[in-house]
Amino acid sequence: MTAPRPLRTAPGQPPAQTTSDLLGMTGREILQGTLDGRFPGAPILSALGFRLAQVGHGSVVFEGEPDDQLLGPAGGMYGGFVATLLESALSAAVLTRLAGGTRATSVKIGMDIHRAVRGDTRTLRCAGTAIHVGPTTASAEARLIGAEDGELYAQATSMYAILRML
Ligand SMILES: CC(C)(COP(=O)(O)OP(=O)(O)OC[C@H]1O[C@@H](n2cnc3c(N)ncnc32)[C@H](O)[C@@H]1OP(=O)(O)O)[C@@H](O)C(=O)NCCC(=O)NCCSC(=O)Cc1ccccc1
Repeated sequence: MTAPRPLRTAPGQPPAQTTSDLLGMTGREILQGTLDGRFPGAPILSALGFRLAQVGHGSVVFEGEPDDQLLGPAGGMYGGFVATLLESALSAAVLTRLAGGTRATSVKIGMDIHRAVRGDTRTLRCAGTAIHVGPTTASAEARLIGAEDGELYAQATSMYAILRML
């Protein structure tokens, strides 16, 4: 049997954790460890130019600047870029309320984009809030806003299935 490929570590980041390393930890411990620099952030977020800025009980904030390397053919960011940011905030907000050995997986996401994100858009803040976290399902809402002007770029709601991993 072929050995699994080792996880790659981004330059300047602490070593990547395997799923089993983190399995027993609460979601909030994982995210607080990321905020403190003990664990690396999710690679997808750093690829989009975003970082975790705040973690609370049922809430998170990501911040970053859109990278013009990600522009689409019409000179704006794809809706998928906005959706990825919102899904990150939605999922992380739910994760902050999960016990060790449980994880959430998105089963439904709805999103409205109210303002185009462009290559020269300044710092954006993506804030997620858990609305309901039960033993089998969860829901959350998130907003993408301009950090300086407070303009609403997009909003989303989501539904999760709670999975027991242990
Ligand atoms: C324009 C509208 C749809 C409607 O806005 P409304 O609610 O009626 O009006 P509101 O007054 O609130 O205006 C808000 C801001 O919009 C500006 N604005 C208004 N009208 C126009 C106009 N005609 N043209 C240009 N801009 C217009 C307006 O000046 C204001 O900005 P300001 O305050 O002046 O700085 C807005 O919600 C929007 O842009 N959403 C984002 C959509 C988006 O980015 N989708 C994802 C990317 S597409 C994709 O991925 C698919 C794809 C892939 C590959 C290839 C091709 C496609």
